[in-house]
Amino acid sequence: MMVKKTEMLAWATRWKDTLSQHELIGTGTTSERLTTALGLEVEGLMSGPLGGDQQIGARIAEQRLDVLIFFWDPFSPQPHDPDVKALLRLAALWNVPVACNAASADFLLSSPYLSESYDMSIPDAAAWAQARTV
Ligand SMILES: O=C(CO)COP(=O)(O)O
Repeated sequence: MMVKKTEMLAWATRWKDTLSQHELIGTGTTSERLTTALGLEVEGLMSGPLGGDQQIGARIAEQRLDVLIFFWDPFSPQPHDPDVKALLRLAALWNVPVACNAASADFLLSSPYLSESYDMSIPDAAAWAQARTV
């Protein structure tokens, strides 16, 4: 876990200027470290194992999150692995771009779509709910 945090902080340091132009939210420890180390303003949610991943998933379902940067560790199982899986499922469902490591995060943050409008296709939740009620 700590290795990933170190990688994430190193990555965020390189992208600090770009990140500072966006509204940032993060799980407990991550957001705190970003604020302490880089002075970035980050809305802090609960720590991941305490429900933070689920809170971020809820933001996705509410269509209040545009990009997910999530450096998860392929070597360490987490007590909240089901929450991580649920978060990644919601990101896939809602067509949210996800970066899982520094290289993919580099690609995402250097995309012209970060500052241009992008017509994102998302599931028609109302039609889906309607189909289940008839
Ligand atoms: O557990 C996390 C992601 O699954 C992150 O939580 P913290 O930012 O509190 O370490």
